[in-house]
Amino acid sequence: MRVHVADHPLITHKLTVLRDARTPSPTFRNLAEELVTLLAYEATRNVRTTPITVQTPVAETQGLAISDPRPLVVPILRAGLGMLGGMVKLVPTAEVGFLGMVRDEQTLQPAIYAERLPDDLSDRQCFVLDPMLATGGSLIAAIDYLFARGAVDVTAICLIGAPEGLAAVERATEGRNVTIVLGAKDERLNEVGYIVPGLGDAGDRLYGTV
Ligand SMILES: O=P(O)(O)OC[C@H]1O[C@H](OP(=O)(O)OP(=O)(O)O)[C@H](O)[C@@H]1O
Ligand SMILES: O=c1cc[nH]c(=O)[nH]1
Ligand SMILES: [Mg+2]
Repeated sequence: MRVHVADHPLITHKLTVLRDARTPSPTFRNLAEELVTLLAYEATRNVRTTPITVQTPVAETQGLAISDPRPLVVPILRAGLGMLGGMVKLVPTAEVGFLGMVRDEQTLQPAIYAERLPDDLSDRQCFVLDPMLATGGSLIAAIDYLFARGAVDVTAICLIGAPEGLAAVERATEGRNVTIVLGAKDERLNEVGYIVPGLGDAGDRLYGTV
């Protein structure tokens, strides 16, 4: 598993405002989208491309086009939906599929409650969007689901990750082509499975349901 933790002052600045408990939902939503666009730049570093030739007004030149099958972007509902706009801004031709997941706040076990994905993901590059990687249970279940459908390569973009969750994803995905791109790697999980310092419940903060 490859892990990339962003190291850029603009990303840290935006994350700092996102973490601030006083930041209201509309600002939180804008920042989440902006952060994804910045992280997507790194996450798509290995997106598959095909050489093409184009004619400029001056000369013929070589360039690249994103290959078929197109990348599949999979936001994990609910909170991952807040990242979709920022991702498709950077990769507007991507296909989008959805996975609805919720973690039981007592047992911390994830459950899938909705799914709208292509049946066959053979040979697809998938980009999973979820702001929080806490115990890693939700991301492991999402990755398992995509590989079971034939995906060959999964990159997850998360705004904040906990070391415990990263280690769990690494153990569970050994031998698979998995990359995680994080805005920040935080200190730890607390006794109820929240990331410390984190930003609280991302879904509640995005959608004002606190
Ligand atoms: O790494 P884990 O311990 O599995 O926790 C992370 C999950 O928890 C949050 O979703 P939540 O279950 O709160 O659903 P929501 O997006 O609807 O709020 C978050 O968006 C992740 O999907
Ligand atoms: O800190 C956390 C952990 C799980 N889910 C969240 O939204 N935040
Ligand atoms: Mg939530």
